Amino acid sequence: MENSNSILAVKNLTKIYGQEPNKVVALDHVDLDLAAGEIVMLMGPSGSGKTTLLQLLGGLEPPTEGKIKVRDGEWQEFYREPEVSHYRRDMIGFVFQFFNLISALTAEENIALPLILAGQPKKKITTLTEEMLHLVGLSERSKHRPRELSGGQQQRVAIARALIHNPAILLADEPTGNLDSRNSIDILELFLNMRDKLGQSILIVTHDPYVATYGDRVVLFRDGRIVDEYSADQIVGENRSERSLYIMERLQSISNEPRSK
Ligand SMILES: Nc1ncnc2c1ncn2[C@@H]1O[C@H](COP(=O)(O)OP(=O)(O)OP(=O)(O)O)[C@@H](O)[C@H]1O
Repeated sequence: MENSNSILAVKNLTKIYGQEPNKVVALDHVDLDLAAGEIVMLMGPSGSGKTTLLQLLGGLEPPTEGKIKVRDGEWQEFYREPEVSHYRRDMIGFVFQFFNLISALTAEENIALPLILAGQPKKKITTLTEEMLHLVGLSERSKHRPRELSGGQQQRVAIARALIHNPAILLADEPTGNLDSRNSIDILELFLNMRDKLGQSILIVTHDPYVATYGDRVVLFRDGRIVDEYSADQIVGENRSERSLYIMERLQSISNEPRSK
């Protein structure tokens, strides 16, 4: 449901790849809302449409049907240039499993890149880059190249780069999928920190029920549809381990239900 605190609203979003007889309905009339400062975890079996949703929200793929509204903007039925490029540049930050940093650039150059490409003044770039380096705890590593940083540090650089232009939404596809458990927790704490300090709204795709315990809400997908969702206070358990078991059981139960089509 749309409310005054909504940063993202999605209506009827549908993505069909290919044509009969090879047609794949990757996303099937999805409605979703994200409140400002909310962290939502997207989960579901492989092929259930989670990455497709992020690609549509990120303006990387055109929807077949449906519309998207971000911040106080108009409803958008992408894909039109130059609007979709402006939307991506202004509204969206993206974080990936494999960091996707530019290996020849230092941490600070990677972080500054979106502002450099947008032609922002040098002084503003320097100030904001220093602020972001500080926020992600990498001020001491500003001159290091990606290969001189640990996986967790590289992901911190990627998060700083994704947030430097103050996007409405941060989209993260398996952001801890390539990290050990200690680094995963550090990155999840960083997301919480970004939510608390910047009011950042974040959508995270994950297969890991423990990761999902860091969400304010967990949304379960199957066959391109949202089939269930739980707010953090509906997730039963005394601690993260118990809550992750609860999420795992819910996931298993939707995976085992007979297909509706
Ligand atoms: N470019 C494409 N062309 C054709 N089919 C595609 C394309 N991209 C995705 N699909 C199909 O759309 C469906 C949804 O894929 P998607 O990657 O969104 O699922 P997912 O839930 O993110 O899966 P996983 O958890 O394995 O990453 C799958 O059946 C997939 O094969």
